[in-house]
Amino acid sequence: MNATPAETTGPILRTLSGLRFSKGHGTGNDFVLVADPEGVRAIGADQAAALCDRHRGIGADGLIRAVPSRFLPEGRELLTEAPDAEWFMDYRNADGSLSEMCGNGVRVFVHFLRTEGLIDLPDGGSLTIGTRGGVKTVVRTGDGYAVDMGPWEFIFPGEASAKAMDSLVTADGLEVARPALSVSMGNPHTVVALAELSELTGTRLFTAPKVDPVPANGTNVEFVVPAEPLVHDGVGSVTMRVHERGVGETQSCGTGACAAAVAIRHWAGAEAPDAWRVHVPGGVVGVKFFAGPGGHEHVELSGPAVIVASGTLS
Ligand SMILES: N[C@@H](CCC[C@H](N)C(=O)O)C(=O)O
Repeated sequence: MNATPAETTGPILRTLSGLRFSKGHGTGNDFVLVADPEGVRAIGADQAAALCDRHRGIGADGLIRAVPSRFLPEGRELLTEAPDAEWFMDYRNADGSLSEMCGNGVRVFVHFLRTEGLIDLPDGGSLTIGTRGGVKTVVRTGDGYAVDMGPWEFIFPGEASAKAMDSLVTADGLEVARPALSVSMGNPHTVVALAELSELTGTRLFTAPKVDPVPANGTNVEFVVPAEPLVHDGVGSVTMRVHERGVGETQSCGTGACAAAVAIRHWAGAEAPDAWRVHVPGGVVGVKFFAGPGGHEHVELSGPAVIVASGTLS
């Protein structure tokens, strides 16, 4: 889903000639990454969409610019609260739109900072970074990264607590509208429960699902099937596909996995565990709930991060 008309992609990419980039992914959710340590390489919506174009550009679900927080107004604002948040993840979706947060992106961003030699983060070490969704703390684990994504919230709180569902979603391949729950992880999500894996594979996500009511700034839509049994060895399990706002169907969505765990735990009630495994087309990510500062429940997202290539835009 690229907003840039095909004929303009080439001229737009020429404005970025000489740009050094890397390509990376977290469970198949892929990104073009650009390091901008001097804060001189702002990338606009059209340029991001051209870079992310899968046929005429490099191709990715999103663009991440790594820039010191002090060079962005939203970064400078965060520095007053978290002076150690030196690096800012400037994230755009494949269509060029800004999003508050990208969970897989945060892991790949920190891995990119390491591979570029911009930070030193030993195994077990932690790093504070800035995002449009606030300050996040990332820990390097043996096999990837774990991110404190902060607190979650219901988007329509009154409806959710009264009925457990707050909206209806229709999608190609589903015969009737399905009830859903909208959850904010800094960015908006609407989680739709399906009964069986055959329904999940039969859902077609070439076109955006219709959500009613839709959250104010649009939404990412997750279709989820809880495992049977739901909990094994104290860990809940769920299979998910996602249609991302500003992108289309992706192989994985970290904030979406967190929202899916929030919704399923809410539906499952008091017995539901705090640790979850979320299976997505591109792999598996972990989600955990824990008591964060100020008595707020926080969500931790964990999973791998990979850099696959680096190059220069010709
Ligand atoms: N893939 C991301 C989410 C990216 C942003 C999303 N499309 C939005 O517009 O909110 C993730 O891993 O969280």
